[in-house]
Amino acid sequence: MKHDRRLVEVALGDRSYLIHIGRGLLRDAALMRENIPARQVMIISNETVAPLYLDALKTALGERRITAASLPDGEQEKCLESMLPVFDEMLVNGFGRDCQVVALGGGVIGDLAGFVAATYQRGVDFVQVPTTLLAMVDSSVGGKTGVNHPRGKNMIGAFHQPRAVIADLAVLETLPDRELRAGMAEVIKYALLGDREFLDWLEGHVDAALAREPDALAFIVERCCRNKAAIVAADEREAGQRALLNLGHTFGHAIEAARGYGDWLHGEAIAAGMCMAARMSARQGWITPQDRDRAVALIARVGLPTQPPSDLDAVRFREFMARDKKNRDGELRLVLLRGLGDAIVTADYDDAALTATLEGRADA
Ligand SMILES: NC(=O)c1ccc[n+]([C@@H]2O[C@H](COP(=O)([O-])OP(=O)(O)OC[C@H]3O[C@@H](n4cnc5c(N)ncnc54)[C@H](O)[C@@H]3O)[C@@H](O)[C@H]2O)c1
Ligand SMILES: O=C(O)C(=O)C[C@@H](O)[C@H](O)[C@H](O)COP(=O)(O)O
Ligand SMILES: [Zn+2]
Repeated sequence: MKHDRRLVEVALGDRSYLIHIGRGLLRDAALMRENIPARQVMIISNETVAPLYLDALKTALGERRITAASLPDGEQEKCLESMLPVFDEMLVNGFGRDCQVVALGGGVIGDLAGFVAATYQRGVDFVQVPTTLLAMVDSSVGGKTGVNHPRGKNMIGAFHQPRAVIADLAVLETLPDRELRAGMAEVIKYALLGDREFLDWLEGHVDAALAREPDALAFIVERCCRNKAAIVAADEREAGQRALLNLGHTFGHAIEAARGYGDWLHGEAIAAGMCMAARMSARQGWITPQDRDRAVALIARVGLPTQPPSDLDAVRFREFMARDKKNRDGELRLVLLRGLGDAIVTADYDDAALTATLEGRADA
């Protein structure tokens, strides 16, 4: 059904690329062959996604030298150690610089495969085939690739843009409910950081999204990709406004690292982190208590956490946040709200408001 397809461009001069959004794209041989023309293709996936979708992708690609790596599942696998067997496989199979890497999976696979592509023989071409809502709306777009370190989230990585992003909305049918909700955290992020009209729309359509209504999901993926593409095109390497995409992440990344990348999903940590950002912004007097409650209520409606884990104290929070990549001259920079749909990156806040937020003191 070609007419249901949506296209978003990430405009980066001669490295510009398209995000293809639609149902059934995984099985579209012409689209796959156009975007993945290499003779040698390394597909990186995981033990959950590969049994579901690898055969379809291979069939669409047709006759080539295809090697597939299926990694163990989970955020804990997004580490340097997981990359070594993939490099080994590529070397054993004689992959040269003219190969292509394809990421078939969620954000964990996309980030890791992108970093493999960024570093194998100093960089090869790659294509993102995201299979989670989170990966479709966020991680597959914009070229942030990398892996975690026990001391900090995404600490080892590179900017490396894909040649294309191919988001087949039909694969969301097999996504577990908890993962769909986690993806909604990044969706709400776009609304809160800069798209108030989208916030209004989301409040009216959260239930349709959670029910996986095709029109609602297609609208959401396209809207988020348009928002992200505009920010990335303006500030690819996060010299300025791209840091707004980190709303909730300074707190959220600390939660993920403190929990050893275990029981809290990225989207869940970011949901709690956005609530903390909203609370702190209200403490600063930058947003009203009503706006704070509106943001928190939307996150709660999705079934996402609105508070950090109770055993993570302010001292440990600060320990992880001190290594945040947005920090400059040892100063902790936070993404906070001046209004709903209006975020800023700033080091100019009251430290007592931060302490109160980290300690989870009751809102005024
Ligand atoms: N690079 C970026 O700009 C960026 C942006 C946002 C998040 N991220 C990163 O993305 C990661 C989180 O990504 P995620 O939420 O996609 O998690 P994930 O990659 O772990 O996938 C979530 C789970 O869903 C399973 N799965 C994936 N697709 C499926 C499908 N269609 N059907 C059934 N199961 C499926 C996976 O196997 C996994 O168990 C984090 O590491 C985060 O740091 C990166
Ligand atoms: O694309 C970006 O820029 C983002 O910040 C998107 C985030 O959702 C994502 O989690 C990203 O990986 C965080 O990047 P980091 O530089 O803070 O590690
Ligand atoms: Zn994120």
